[in-house]
Amino acid sequence: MNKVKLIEVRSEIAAGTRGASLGIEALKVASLDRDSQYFGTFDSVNVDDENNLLFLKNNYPHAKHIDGVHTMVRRVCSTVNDVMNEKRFPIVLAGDHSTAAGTICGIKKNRPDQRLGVIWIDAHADLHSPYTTPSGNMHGMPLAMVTGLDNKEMQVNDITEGTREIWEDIKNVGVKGPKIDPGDIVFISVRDTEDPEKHLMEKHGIKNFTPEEISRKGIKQVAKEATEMLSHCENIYVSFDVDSIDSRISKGTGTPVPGGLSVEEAKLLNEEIIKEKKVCCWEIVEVNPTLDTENLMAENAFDILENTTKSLIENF
Ligand SMILES: NC(=[NH2+])NCCC[C@H](N)C(=O)O
Ligand SMILES: [Mn+2]
Repeated sequence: MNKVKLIEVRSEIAAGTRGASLGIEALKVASLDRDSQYFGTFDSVNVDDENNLLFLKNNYPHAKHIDGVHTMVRRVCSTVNDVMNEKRFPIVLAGDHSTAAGTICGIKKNRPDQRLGVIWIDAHADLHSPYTTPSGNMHGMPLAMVTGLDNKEMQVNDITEGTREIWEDIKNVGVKGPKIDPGDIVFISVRDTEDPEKHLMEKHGIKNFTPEEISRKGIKQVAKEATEMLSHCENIYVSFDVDSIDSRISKGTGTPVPGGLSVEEAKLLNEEIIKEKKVCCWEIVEVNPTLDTENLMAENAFDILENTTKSLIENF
């Protein structure tokens, strides 16, 4: 099926734990254990990472390795744009979640005059900026990069001039300024946020389908409502962080959180959402096999990847 093209990004510099760069290899091992031909079926393109920076001193405490994150975001942006120019559907397999900023920049670069909505399936809101981050880990910041929200009214960190300059550059990758409107983000399964993120979610009326609402309404209804809420957008990007799955299962990820989706729910959710014709890109992130036993997270993530791709192709 040559319409799908995989984009592999082994970047892990923006996570707080080591090992997410091995997530793609873990997915491939899982595919072999399943006797699946998935990785032989689709073309793929590799995006170089900046993981060598991990062996050097970090100079940016409130935005760790922001220099490398900037480089990586630019590369992912350009690759996503290229793949869309080939009229292919990009499926991004990535390490830590900061890659998603590059993906969104790439979609927007490709379709600058069209409105882009985002369905963000995650335990976290990833809306921090260097001014508000509790950890300095930039995988908590991709949605601030693409909305341009510094959230200075909730500032807790004083950042250096060097950090500020690169942060401003990141906000202008692809096209100048914000790529998406914060009101065009729909969260699903977000359940671990800090006050600065809660502030932004309230201020901009960002919808979150909480675990409670999901179990009350059921997955199909949530998928339907999430896409309907973005009916005013021409394009939809879906970002699937495996920590949206409950921490009883998702041990092989850097920041597991209780109270999340079951594997079956995550599978059905992505299967349903990707039927929507406006979905123009899908991404899966944060598999970290070094934190796991028996490659369980990757086995489950691969099931979801394969099932989502199947649903996409059946509904092209
Ligand atoms: N993509 C993720 N796993 N993000 C986790 C972010 C956790 C926390 N909010 C932080 O900023 O450090
Ligand atoms: Mn995330």
